[in-house]
Amino acid sequence: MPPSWSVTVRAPAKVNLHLGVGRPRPDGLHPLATIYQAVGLYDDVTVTDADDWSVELTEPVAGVPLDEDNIAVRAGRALTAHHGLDLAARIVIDKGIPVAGGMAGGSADAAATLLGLDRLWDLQTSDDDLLQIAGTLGSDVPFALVGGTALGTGHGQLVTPVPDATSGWWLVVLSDEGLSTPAVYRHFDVIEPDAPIDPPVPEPMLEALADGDVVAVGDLLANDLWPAARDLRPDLVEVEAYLRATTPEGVLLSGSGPTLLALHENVSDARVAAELLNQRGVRCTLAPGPVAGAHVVTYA
Ligand SMILES: C[C@](O)(CO)[C@H](O)COP(=O)(O)OP(=O)(O)OC[C@H]1O[C@@H](n2ccc(N)nc2=O)[C@H](O)[C@@H]1O
Ligand SMILES: Nc1ncnc2c1ncn2[C@@H]1O[C@H](COP(=O)(O)OP(=O)(O)OP(=O)(O)O)[C@@H](O)[C@H]1O
Repeated sequence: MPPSWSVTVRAPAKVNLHLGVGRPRPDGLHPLATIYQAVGLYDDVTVTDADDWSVELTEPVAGVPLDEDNIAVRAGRALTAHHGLDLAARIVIDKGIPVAGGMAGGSADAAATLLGLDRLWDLQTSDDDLLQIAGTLGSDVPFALVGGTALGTGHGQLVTPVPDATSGWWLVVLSDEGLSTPAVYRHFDVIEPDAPIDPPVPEPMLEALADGDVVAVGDLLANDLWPAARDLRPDLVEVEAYLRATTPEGVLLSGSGPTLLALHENVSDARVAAELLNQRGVRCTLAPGPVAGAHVVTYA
């Protein structure tokens, strides 16, 4: 293989259609019963064989580390350690997923790096091993490999695909400032001291997804971290109220926030709502869901 070969993998953002959070376990992580859906905002990650690990962005993005702290480098090191190999790569990330927005952008980069390096070096890592390595990197990373719609249990790392016959449009309202996931979970513990030990699996949401009923999905959207995120970011309340007034099928905080989403059944309604928001100076974009998980787009 010539050293200039590279592989580009595209990995999606996620939303949690349902995020049920329990009280913290002895290891500090929270048990979850969540339904992930991959949505059409993407990071593209290109990996090339190199003498040392490095990471670059195609355009500067505030808040993304460009050293060993980048989760993509951690993913590469975890994969080579798994195989007992002394290899390294140059990793170039084209970020389309908001940073620290609760849409698992870093997790997408980790998943893309695992898949890209596996293909670049023809490591033939089994799916089970890739998912296991992904789970050691972060709770949301296994889902970024799987994509579509999936039930997440454990601390979010155990993913089981579920039938989803919906095809909806998310109006994604971007925030200029991120929110720290650990800080939101810490505040959740303060305001929800009686959270369950095992949060229940949301059966009605699973039925609505299987039925392809976007209106019912919109009614059932739920996120236990929402009150904690609202406390930490009171400015979200006004945007949330405005989104509700545009009469979408439902409104949701993405994961630990601060990205807010409105679900529309029709793309034309979503476009009208996006244009109205843009006129008010609020940054937003549209994303379809569900979409595929991490996948190779280029061998060059
Ligand atoms: C909010 C969600 O995005 C919902 O899917 C995830 O739970 C967060 O997933 P993530 O960003 O991949 O999180 P990780 O990198 O695994 O953990 C970051 C930090 O979030 C908190 N954390 C995360 C997941 C979890 N089930 N319980 C937690 O308390 C912990 O403080 C942890 O140290
Ligand atoms: N490749 C990466 N892209 C973005 N952030 C990264 C990356 N690697 C490390 N980080 C660090 O991780 C933090 C969280 O980034 P990320 O964009 O994944 O947040 P998030 O979308 O809120 O995550 P989640 O939804 O999984 O909780 C960033 O503030 C940054 O310090």
